[in-house]
Amino acid sequence: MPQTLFDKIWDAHTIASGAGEAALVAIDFVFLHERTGAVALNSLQKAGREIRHPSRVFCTVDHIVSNAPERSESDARSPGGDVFIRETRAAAQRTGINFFDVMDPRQGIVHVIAPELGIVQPGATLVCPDSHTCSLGAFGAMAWGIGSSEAEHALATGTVRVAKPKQMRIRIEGQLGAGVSAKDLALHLIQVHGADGGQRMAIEFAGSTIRNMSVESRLTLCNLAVEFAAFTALIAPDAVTIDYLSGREFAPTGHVWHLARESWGKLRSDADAVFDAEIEIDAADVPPVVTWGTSPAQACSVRSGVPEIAALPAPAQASALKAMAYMGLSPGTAVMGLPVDGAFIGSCTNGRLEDLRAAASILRGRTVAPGVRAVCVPGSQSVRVDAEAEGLDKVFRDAGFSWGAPGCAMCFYAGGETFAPEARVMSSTNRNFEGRQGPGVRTHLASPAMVAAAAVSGCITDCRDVPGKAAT
Ligand SMILES: CC(C)[C@H](C(=O)O)[C@@H](O)C(=O)O
Ligand code: SF4
Repeated sequence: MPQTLFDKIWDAHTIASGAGEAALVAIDFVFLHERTGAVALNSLQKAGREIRHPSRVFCTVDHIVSNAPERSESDARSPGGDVFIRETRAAAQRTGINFFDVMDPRQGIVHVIAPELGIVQPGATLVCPDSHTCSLGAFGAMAWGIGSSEAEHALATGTVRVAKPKQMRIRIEGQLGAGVSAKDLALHLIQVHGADGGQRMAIEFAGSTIRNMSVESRLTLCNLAVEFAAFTALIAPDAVTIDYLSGREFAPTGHVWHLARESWGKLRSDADAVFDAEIEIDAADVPPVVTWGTSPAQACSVRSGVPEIAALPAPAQASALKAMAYMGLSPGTAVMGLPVDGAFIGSCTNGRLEDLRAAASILRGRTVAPGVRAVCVPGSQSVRVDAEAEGLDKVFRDAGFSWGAPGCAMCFYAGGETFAPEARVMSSTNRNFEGRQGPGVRTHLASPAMVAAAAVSGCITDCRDVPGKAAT
């Protein structure tokens, strides 16, 4: 019987399954961070249980660590957050898991460093108590977010109990237009099909647009799968994936690398595999997108605006009105020209080198508009070092951006640093619900190019109207 890529990875890892029940699935890698990972590690210790395979467990410090450039090893963004950092460090040392501490050159946001270090691999299973673990499916892995108590189970047993999800294929064909990125594609998908459009399914992204995408863009696309209510996303591995992994610290080496490469190259859905649902998108139809509301689905082309209430389906009207009130917007308002107070570039969605380059090309030779607070936080130490080697930090700083130390930073409010209440912020992140970036902060999700264009214009602007300049 023809199988999907997901079926193949599922079957290879299923230890036991009963009809209609959750299966017991073997887990190759567990990733933790100091916010939810610390909870799992502490609880495991209290129960007197050991980690079954410490060498296959990885942990970073990203969520509440300070993003101040001169931070020291336990500085947190939120009052009391240092306790999580210290406890995580102590638990990592006690258990002997792989730990990327605050000052480690490998530190960064979990979903940024798992690829950089070659920890996520095609055909593997990887879980992490963090919802954006779906990003890592970009490598053809079965990677998904779990809760802290499931993480405890995974640590103790090397398995998790999970029901097999249904499957969807989203085919995207053709070339994205100039100034249009994987972020726009993801927001467009969610806008058109709704924030629940993924229906808890495992989604395979396929088609020529995907095959022509860099690994970094694939990660951005898969990152937003959870905002589409998918179980996870995945992309069949190809030469782009394999080239990216070659030589990375935890990728296989020598003879094993050659064997792995050969098997990864064959890992794909069979031509006649059947999916429970299919969506097709023409890449040429995707505009630069910006959200106007408090759900990623409340989005529009930058050339359009906040909808008229009567134009919305009845069930969506009340939430749209509530979102408009929070965002300080009225029906029918154009998004272009809305004055912004803040700009944030970073996060596991768009905090990689490609994202920083896209923003820098717009910032080069320009300055942030008066009154706009602009912040860039690279997603990892490695992104920071590479960006600095190219002089991107200088481009950001010269333009008037602050340049922070790697971590989740202002992607989510941890209780400390934030923008002012009611500040309108263009953000390269993935969530825009009320208070996500701080009490009263009005988040507009968009691509790094769109955030940079707004920062220098002082208002939401079509990034295609602010021509980029390449490095000289
Ligand atoms: C804190 C963590 C559990 C959370 C998540 O699961 O996604 C965070 O990363 C987020 O983006 O909201
Ligand atoms: S960068 Fe944001 S979305 Fe990503 S893991 Fe951190 S808090 Fe979650």
